[in-house]
Amino acid sequence: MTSVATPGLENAPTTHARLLAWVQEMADLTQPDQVVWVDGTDEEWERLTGKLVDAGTFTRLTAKPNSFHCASDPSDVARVEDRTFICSVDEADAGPTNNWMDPAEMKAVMTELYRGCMRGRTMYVIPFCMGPVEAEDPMFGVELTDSEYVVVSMRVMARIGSAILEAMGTDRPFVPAMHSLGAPLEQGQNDVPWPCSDTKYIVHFPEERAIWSYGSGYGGNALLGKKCYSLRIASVMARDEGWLAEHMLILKLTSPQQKTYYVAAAFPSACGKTNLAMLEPTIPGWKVETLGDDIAWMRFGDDGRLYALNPEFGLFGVAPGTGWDTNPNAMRTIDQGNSVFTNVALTDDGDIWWEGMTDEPPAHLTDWKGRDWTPASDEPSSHPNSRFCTPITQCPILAPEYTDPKGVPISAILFGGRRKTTIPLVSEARDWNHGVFMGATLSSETTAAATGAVGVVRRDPFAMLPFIGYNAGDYFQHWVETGKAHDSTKLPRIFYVNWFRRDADGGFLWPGFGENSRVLKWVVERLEGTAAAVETPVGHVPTPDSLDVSGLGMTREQVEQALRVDKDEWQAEVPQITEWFEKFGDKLPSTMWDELEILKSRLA
Ligand SMILES: Nc1nc2c(ncn2[C@@H]2O[C@H](COP(=O)(O)OP(=O)(O)OP(=O)(O)O)[C@@H](O)[C@H]2O)c(=O)[nH]1
Ligand SMILES: O=C([O-])CC(=O)C(=O)O
Ligand SMILES: [Mn+2]
Repeated sequence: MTSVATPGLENAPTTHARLLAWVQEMADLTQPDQVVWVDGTDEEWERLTGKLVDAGTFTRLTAKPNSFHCASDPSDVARVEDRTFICSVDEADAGPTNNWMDPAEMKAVMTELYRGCMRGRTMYVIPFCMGPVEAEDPMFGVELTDSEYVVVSMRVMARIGSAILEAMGTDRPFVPAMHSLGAPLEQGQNDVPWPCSDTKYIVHFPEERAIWSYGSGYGGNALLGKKCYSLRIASVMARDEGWLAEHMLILKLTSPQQKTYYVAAAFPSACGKTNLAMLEPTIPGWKVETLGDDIAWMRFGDDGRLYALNPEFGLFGVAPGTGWDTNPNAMRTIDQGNSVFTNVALTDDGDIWWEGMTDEPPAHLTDWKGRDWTPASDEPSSHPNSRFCTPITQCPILAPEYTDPKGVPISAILFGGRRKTTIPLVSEARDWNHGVFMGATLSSETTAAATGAVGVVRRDPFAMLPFIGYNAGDYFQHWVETGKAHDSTKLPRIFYVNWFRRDADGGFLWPGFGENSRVLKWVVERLEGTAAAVETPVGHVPTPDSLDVSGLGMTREQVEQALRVDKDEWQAEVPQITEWFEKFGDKLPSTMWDELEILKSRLA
């Protein structure tokens, strides 16, 4: 193919040969009007946000500095799991939980979609690094996109721009991450505020460590450093190199005795990671600081302990339910500005609002679809998966260790889901393999973070169902091996939590949010060997007296209900777990069947 002289390609600010060749190839294929190398400066931010305002995509907020309201097309508001593919060479490597297509076949299909798909638009080249660029082995990526929204959001969510390109030198490896909205503009054609395509593909080539995304501008589908790189591709790297890439928050907990502990927690999308990561303890003397709210990369240190690092640079948080009562630190973070709010409501005085931000809704709003809204309206003002995108460095309780490339040593890992029944408020695994069993059988109700039905209970192993970039059976095995390969006295202890259990009237049994500090306290006291527990068929559960519920106003019966292990409810889980495990055939580690047998015999 002869190269068209696309403006922006001749004088590229790099001599990285593989990068230049790839950008050229993709520009030839997609035919943008120009190529722009993203430098990450304030001037660039001004220019691009200005362009988005002119396009009607953004509305500049008057009530918050340097912040924007954004409305997306109502068809493009969440991750599309049914359009997400792991295109490994061998189908078996994608496993029974991923969509698969032969990589050559997928490339043929997508190449035709990409052909000319950036006509009338600009191709932006975004050099990025997940985690500190000062790391020994910086984790580079380059995203090509025709979306200004993606460029602006990537600047918040990852370390991007000239400094990264420079650090990539002439030959450092990087993950190529190709993205297009799939909405070319013909000559004279007017643009729409949120271009996207009805055809969507979110595709990963694990052997090549490459990402191809088409048709969506929404966060998890389009900000390719996040779920696509840092979980799906990174989980493959982690399997090959002996580390862990997980859907986990990271927090630092300081006890009244000034002892510090680092905790990681895996909850499915829209199940409480951001809230727990920024929690304001309600119990005196305890302090929480934030390290990460969504993704943890964990490697063993020379001292045999597991160290966790947050590869991200921003927070892409669920807006509804975030308020001064529930997550004041998130409110303080966004109040500083420099943020993008997508699919929330706009107030008459140039601010944003969503359900749960304040007790009293404003008398009038413009809803996320641009319609007049009052408290009498039938629909919520904001989409349930509306998001705030804000710099993590603005978080007032960000732990100073956040920038340390070595990460922090994890003492406890929590798994959690959204279950109305069955799962007690907290239980502790007997040992590592039992903890892996808890992770492998984790279940949760589906949420609005992905398209499809909401509220359906499904297995979501390690909160990674949509994010494991290879065979989930091999992934369980990787966790088992990780435990075997390391000193068991230094491994994190594993716990399973559920903030979402309901009483007979449908109300939450546990107040949640800041009160979850009481559960963190019990976890620490378990680590220190001071908290009592009863051994149940599903692990060690607090005695009602060992959980600090002082001043909560819960009756003893309510506490017991929150902690209850009901044998009938668990008996009903057994066939579901069996059916789940059978999916994996001989890929399922035999230890998982052993753990299921232990559960069965303890329930008998
Ligand atoms: N009842 C109750 N709701 C909670 C609690 N923690 C979080 N939530 C609500 O659950 C929803 C999701 O919480 P987030 O903290 O944003 O969830 P997340 O895991 O970070 O979600 P993603 O960013 O999609 O991965 C919000 O509406 C919260 O208000 C809790 O302890 N109890
Ligand atoms: O990835 C996204 O779009 C948002 C998110 O955090 C999730 O869905 O888990
Ligand atoms: Mn979150």
